Amino acid sequence: MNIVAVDIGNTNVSVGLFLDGKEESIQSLPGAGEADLRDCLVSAWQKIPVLESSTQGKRDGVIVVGSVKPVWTELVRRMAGESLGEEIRVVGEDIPLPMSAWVDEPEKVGADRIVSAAAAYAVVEDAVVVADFGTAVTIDLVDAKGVFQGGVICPGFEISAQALKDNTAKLPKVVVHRPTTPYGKNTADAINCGLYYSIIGALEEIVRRYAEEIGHWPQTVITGSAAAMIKDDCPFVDNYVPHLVVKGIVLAYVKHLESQSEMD
Ligand SMILES: Nc1ncnc2c1ncn2[C@@H]1O[C@H](COP(=O)(O)OP(=O)(O)O)[C@@H](O)[C@H]1O
Ligand SMILES: CC(C)(COP(=O)(O)O)[C@@H](O)C(=O)NCCC(=O)O
Ligand SMILES: [K+]
Repeated sequence: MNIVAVDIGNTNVSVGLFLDGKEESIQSLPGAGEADLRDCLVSAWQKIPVLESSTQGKRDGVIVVGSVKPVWTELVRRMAGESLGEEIRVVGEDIPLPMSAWVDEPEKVGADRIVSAAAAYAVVEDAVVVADFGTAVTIDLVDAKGVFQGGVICPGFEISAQALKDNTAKLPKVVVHRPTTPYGKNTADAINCGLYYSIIGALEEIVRRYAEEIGHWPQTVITGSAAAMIKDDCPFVDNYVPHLVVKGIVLAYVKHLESQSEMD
């Protein structure tokens, strides 16, 4: 089974190539760069073997998209049609979500949250917290039975840094990095420490509250572009897994195939 899995976030698009179900490559691209995205999709797709039975060079694979940004879903749909002659399959539309969600309106939960929760639960097989440090920060709880119970949504580093600049006269725009001291001796460092440590503090406090609710400290997995930067300052986190959403998109497709073959 060969898959090009496309994770469309609010800032970046990640394209994963899986041959025979095995990860071959995952590349992240700033979503706004249309030409790069097209090149990336085409080059991943061209690594998928052509079907022996096909006289038209049809490739033996699928393009599966998980998206929280509908305009970019349509962009990728158009690119796949124009450049590859392929239709995309969208998680939550053409492919069922891989996990049930006990929330008010399951269809409104970001597909990225559900697929990464499912990917983490598939490994942990117990209650698990999945925190995704992207444009927004989501910290979600899956129970021991593998049901998505909900979570929290906070601003990501970039949004918070921009908000401080936009709503003040004197604060500069900071690109957050790992601080060397707990407090800053100038404005930029003060903002940097504030944003950096408040996200880590939020994660610890929120997991602590989840732990109180379920009666034990759950395994905690972090992902998203900013997770690599904070992971060494989060001793309470069990795993850092890059590209968990991409892995969850693949899982959604695999589960869908399995449920179809059970029905045959
Ligand atoms: N070094 C960094 N400094 C500040 N923010 C960062 C850094 N690395 C990543 N980020 C954050 O990661 C976000 C993009 O992460 P990503 O997981 O690709 O997002 P999305 O899935 O929402 O597109 C940016 O909005 C920014 O908040
Ligand atoms: C919370 C999110 C904005 C996170 O997106 P991201 O940071 O990955 O770009 C996204 O999952 C979303 O739009 N969710 C819909 C609302 C919800 O999950 O309840
Ligand atoms: K996120």
